[in-house]
Amino acid sequence: MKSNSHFTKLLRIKLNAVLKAQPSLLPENAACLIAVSGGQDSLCLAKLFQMQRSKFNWGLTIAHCDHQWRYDSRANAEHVEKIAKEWGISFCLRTATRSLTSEASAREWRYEMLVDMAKESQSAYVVTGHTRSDRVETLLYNLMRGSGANGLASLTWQRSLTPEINLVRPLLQVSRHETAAFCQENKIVVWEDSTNQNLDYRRNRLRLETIPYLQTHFNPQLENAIAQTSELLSADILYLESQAQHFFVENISVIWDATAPRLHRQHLQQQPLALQRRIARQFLSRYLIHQVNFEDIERFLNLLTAQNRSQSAPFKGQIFALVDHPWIVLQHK
Ligand SMILES: Nc1ncnc2c1ncn2[C@@H]1O[C@H](COP(=O)(O)OP(=O)(O)OP(=O)(O)O)[C@@H](O)[C@H]1O
Repeated sequence: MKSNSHFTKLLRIKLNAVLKAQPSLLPENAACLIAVSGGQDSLCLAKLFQMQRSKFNWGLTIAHCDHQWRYDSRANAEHVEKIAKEWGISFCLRTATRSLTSEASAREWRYEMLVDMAKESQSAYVVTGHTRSDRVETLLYNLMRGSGANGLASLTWQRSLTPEINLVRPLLQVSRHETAAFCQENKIVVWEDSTNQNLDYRRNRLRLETIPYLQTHFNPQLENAIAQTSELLSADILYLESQAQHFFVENISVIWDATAPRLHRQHLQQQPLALQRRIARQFLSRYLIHQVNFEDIERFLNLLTAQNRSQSAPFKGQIFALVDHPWIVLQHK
């Protein structure tokens, strides 16, 4: 029989193991902004951090973003604030003042606010409650929409939000089942988000119907298996990205000209396609404001084989690429 602190012990062990294996993820004395929605994952995260706070001498702040989406969003924010107070953790809140009409715009606003609150509380780390279950959902979701390795393995242990602030996801080895059990053991009142049950959102359908179906009929260990795929892909991506990055070292690169927005066509063409794509993305990301997508990269790479020198590739923001022998150059219209 499981003891009534089984999951608490298990999750503390898992968290410590992750921090030991990746010491740079969250060092001792780190100032952490914990992003708490009020759901089971992020409340579990906040409680675990409160429990481990003295061991690592972390400075903690709980941050909540009120999207003003649901009739109970204010009560949700107050619930999180009350818990923060009970646990002796400072609390920070941002409330949306403009209407956020899509999930994407809500996410964008949320990350903007998290960075803002991290600056205000002088936190170098924003910590979220993404779990192994989220990792599986993200991989399957992006796979169905069509994606390269980067999209499939996009939920990584960390990524930078600004040069000074890192986003860290310490629960990527924990399942949603475990965060629920942890909250129950610790008698944490979770705020149930009614929209999580709405099957009009494709992500909810994936979580509530597709993944359980795959677990029943294909692999009961689906979460472990896909989390492993994610880890393998992440290591490959890290390697390929660093190889591509070598081509952006000033005065050494034979492909990139640091003095102008241009790449050497022939030298780029000599690289394997996997590197060409990554070099093109890193290059375009330096100069384009919008997030570079697959079509942008393919349009750009088409210029490698363009017969007609006057051929050009247009991008958003009145920018286009053209062949100007021996370069491919980015220009404003
Ligand atoms: N309203 C909120 N306020 C603060 N933090 C939040 C809020 N909503 C989500 N988060 C943080 O983000 C984590 C992931 O939440 P969720 O899976 O609902 O969002 P998502 O939009 O899928 O996330 P992402 O875009 O980061 O992948 C939560 O565990 C929590 O740490």
